[in-house]
Amino acid sequence: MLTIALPKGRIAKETLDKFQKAFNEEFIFEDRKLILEKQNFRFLNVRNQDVPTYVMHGAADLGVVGLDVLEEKEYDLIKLLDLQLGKCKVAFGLRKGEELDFSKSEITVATKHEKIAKKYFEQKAMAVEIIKLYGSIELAPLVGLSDCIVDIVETGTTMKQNGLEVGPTIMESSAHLIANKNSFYAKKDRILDLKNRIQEVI
Ligand SMILES: Nc1ncnc2c1ncn2[C@@H]1O[C@H](COP(=O)(O)OP(=O)(O)OP(=O)(O)O)[C@@H](O)[C@H]1O
Ligand SMILES: O=P(O)(O)OC[C@H]1O[C@H](OP(=O)(O)OP(=O)(O)O)[C@H](O)[C@@H]1O
Repeated sequence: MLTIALPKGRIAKETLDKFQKAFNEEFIFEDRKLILEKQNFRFLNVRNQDVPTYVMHGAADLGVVGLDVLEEKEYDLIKLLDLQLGKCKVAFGLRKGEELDFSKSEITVATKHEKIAKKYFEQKAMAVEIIKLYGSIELAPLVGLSDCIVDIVETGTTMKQNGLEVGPTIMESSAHLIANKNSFYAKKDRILDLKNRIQEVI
């Protein structure tokens, strides 16, 4: 049995579509069930941010998660394959007409991506105050909670509709198939076969 942690939502659905193509079998989570078992696969339906945790602890052999989340967790996991889905970037959002003012003594940034934002400012040797939020990040600069945000951008629509402009990009992201190191060595043949079959349908 291979256990694979999938992030609830769009990425899980698109990943299961790839499995369907690769293994000629329909994979769908039933109603509110969190485990789906079929063809020697056990899929787990977990929150996006929790995928690396399940894989790191070996509760799942494999996982599917955005590079942005992997970067935040800083776990020692194997990146097996870029699934070419969930493509987006992590970028600054600024109030319309404003630019990042690098001359300020300290910038306040609201974000879900704390470590990514912190690293960016460390590299520029700039002081930053990070305000951790869990959602609706775009709201923060509009009500004076922060000077700017660091968030996921795909089309830019969310920022635009909330009076923000997309600023500099920090990193590109897409969903990757990841593996627990011990699982990878213990189940190498099966995992590499899975990787190859998925690669063929990307
Ligand atoms: N608009 C988007 N287009 C493409 N990919 C996206 C988009 N938004 C997010 N992603 C990618 O999908 C992942 C999951 O995003 P989503 O917004 O569903 O998670 P989340 O809100 O962080 O999860 P949770 O609710 O569990 O905290 C992100 O980490 C990112 O890699
Ligand atoms: O640039 P865009 O195409 O507008 O996409 C960016 C938005 O997509 C994501 O939100 P999502 O749709 O996942 O909503 P949620 O995070 O609030 O659940 C992300 O948190 C951004 O707000």
